[in-house]
Amino acid sequence: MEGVKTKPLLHTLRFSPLIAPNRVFAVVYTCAILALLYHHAITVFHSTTLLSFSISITLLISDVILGLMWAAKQSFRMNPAHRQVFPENLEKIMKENDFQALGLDIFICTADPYKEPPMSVVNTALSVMAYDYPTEKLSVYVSDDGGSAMTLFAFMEAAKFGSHWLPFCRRNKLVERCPDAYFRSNHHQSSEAEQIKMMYESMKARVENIVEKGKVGDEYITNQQQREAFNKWTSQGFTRQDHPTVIQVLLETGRDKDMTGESMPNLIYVSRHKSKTSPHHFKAGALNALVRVSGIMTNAPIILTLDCDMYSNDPQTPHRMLCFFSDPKLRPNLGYVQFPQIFHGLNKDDIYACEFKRVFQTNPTGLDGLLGPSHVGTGCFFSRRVFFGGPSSFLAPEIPELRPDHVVSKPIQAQQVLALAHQVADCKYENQTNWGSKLGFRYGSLVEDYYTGYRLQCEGWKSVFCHPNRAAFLGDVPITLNDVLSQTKRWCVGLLEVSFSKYCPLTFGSKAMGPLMGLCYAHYAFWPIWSIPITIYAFLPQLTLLNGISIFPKVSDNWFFLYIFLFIGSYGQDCLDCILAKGTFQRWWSDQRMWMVRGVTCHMFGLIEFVSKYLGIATQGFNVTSKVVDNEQGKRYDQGTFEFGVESPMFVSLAVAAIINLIAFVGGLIGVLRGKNSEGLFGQLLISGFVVLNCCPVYEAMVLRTDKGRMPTKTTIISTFLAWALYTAASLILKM
Ligand SMILES: O=c1ccn([C@@H]2O[C@H](COP(=O)(O)OP(=O)(O)O[C@H]3O[C@H](CO)[C@@H](O)[C@H](O)[C@H]3O)[C@@H](O)[C@H]2O)c(=O)[nH]1
Ligand SMILES: [Mn+2]
Repeated sequence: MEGVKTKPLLHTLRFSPLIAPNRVFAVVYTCAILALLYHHAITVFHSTTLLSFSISITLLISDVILGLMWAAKQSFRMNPAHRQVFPENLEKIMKENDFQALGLDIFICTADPYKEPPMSVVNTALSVMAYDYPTEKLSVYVSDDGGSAMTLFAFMEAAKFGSHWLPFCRRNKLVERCPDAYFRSNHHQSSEAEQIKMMYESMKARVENIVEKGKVGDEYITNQQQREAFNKWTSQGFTRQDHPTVIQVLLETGRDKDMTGESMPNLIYVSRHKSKTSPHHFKAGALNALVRVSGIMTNAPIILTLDCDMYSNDPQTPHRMLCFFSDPKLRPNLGYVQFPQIFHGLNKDDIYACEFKRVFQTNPTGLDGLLGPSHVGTGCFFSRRVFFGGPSSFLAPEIPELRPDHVVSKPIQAQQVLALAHQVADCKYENQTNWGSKLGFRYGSLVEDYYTGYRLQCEGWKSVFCHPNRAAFLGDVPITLNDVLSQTKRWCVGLLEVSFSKYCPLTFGSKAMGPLMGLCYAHYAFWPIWSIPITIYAFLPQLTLLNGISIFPKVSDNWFFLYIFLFIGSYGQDCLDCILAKGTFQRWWSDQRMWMVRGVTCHMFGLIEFVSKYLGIATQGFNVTSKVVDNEQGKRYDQGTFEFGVESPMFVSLAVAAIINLIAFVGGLIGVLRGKNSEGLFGQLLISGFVVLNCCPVYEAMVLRTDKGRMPTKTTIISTFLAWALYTAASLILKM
């Protein structure tokens, strides 16, 4: 092949060496599950009393669910693949094809200035405005669903600070371009850095000051333009749920220059029109408004979506994304490039298992070997074209200006452009259009990210997972147990909305994408039903143990070993996966603990809330996760102490399970020591002991702790009473 110039490599795909062992293990383990189900079926068949029949059937149901969930999970393990990118080769190709022409529109969503401090949103925006990317091609759109003048004020400040920050980053070739992260991690600074830091601190002080006061005081308004902008808030009964569109161009590329005379990127604040009488569809609605507003103003072919807390940790990220989008072989069907969600500030053992390594880092490699990863809401580069029908079935929007191939010829502040942008941000604009059903982000689920990615893949769009060594983005995690559980509960409701719609992944998904992809998506969609077996295993073996009823095979029985194999096989594989993904044993332990905790709390409550929503009894909104760190809570979190503190029904169910298990374990142990049917009850004793071990932080929070994060006394009393009632009721039934 001498003489033939080979094109420089942009990306590679390597299949994992684990594929073969994974498949072999899957076969062996499947046989074991089938054997167990056979054993259950026999027991059900041979049961002589109503009681033993009910117990056997309950165990059968829970093991069928566990088995199905396990099976669905295996589809992630069938074909995992890892990608590598070579952005350094991009330069060579860029000259040839002029990829400079590729504009990038970045969307940052925020929804509440008190739960999402404006300074943190500003940091996220500055980190991406400072991307190593031609500034004239870069536009940052901030969607403010909180409709807050304070957020707008923060961005006016950010626009000014940015004109110092961007050249500073470039000149010093910084990797850390989120100001807050930079100032936190760099201690030896030049005088230039000191100066910039002072500017940053003074901006921060002003912004935090107005947030504390709750409004933008007159003393902060410096010119007529600003006054006009803030007048919108004071004039017509402006509230968060009811207000006209506010679009404020804070920086315009070409017109606004930084301190060195280079152009600044576009920076545009958007708070879409809201009215109490029109549904706004939460984040999906906000993103669709941005897709349209940005379409009118800049219409870049690539869109990056970010949550307000996910700042950029690597200025080279757009280059990595371009390695895929500039590949002519991939491009026509490539819908999006998903980066993992990675978090900063996790405590050492990640006690709430918020890292979700499996969901954000391991499973996507499994999907990448199939048709591509699911969408996780943030850190995702979309081709704008995906919002307008499948790769080979273009669906035109209602006005030509919104077409993805429309060329914007007017400046973004032109009267006509602004007027149209306001029009498409109107809360009634979507009436009688395809937005939310066939165009843009899809409505109908509280996990709009998962649902939208799923529907796009069903339409035929492919996706790729890009997981560089240095995290591309870093985000916040909730630091109190209540926040963690509420967040998961919202996800559960959203996932069930997909499971029980006509787009159920098992049927619709499998048909559109094949059985493996369908199963992967179904594994998520049915996530909350894990609560059924977990709740059964949290109570049934324990309550029967307390009443001396044996429900598992005797230790000397061969079937007992099947149980041991199933337990060790599943837990062992899970632990191994975690360690192979550069995790630690302690983090895996937290993860399996939270799996149980979620099972008896948010998964169960999510299931209940979904049913009540389905029946029309209640509706659930998008409860935004707090990103504020209270000092004391932060300290306890860093020490790895569980934060209860508030009263929540979810804590009650958790505490009841903890109490029942403790009593069962102690009672059972005494019984066994006295030699009462020890062989037959050993399995139950093991389970209670395992749960008790996991529940240590709960007991501690109920009795030993005195700090503000302890279990509220009222919750402890109610739970103790409920545990007693449950025990009494169970004893009555079991002894009948
Ligand atoms: O009405 C709303 C509600 C939320 N948001 C924004 O949505 C983002 C995610 O909200 P958050 O409270 O942080 O939710 P999480 O559960 O932490 O987010 C995960 O789950 C969401 C789906 O439930 C996805 O949208 C996110 O991308 C994903 O990170 C934030 O930037 C919010 O500002 C809005 O713009 N409008
Ligand atoms: Mn979040």
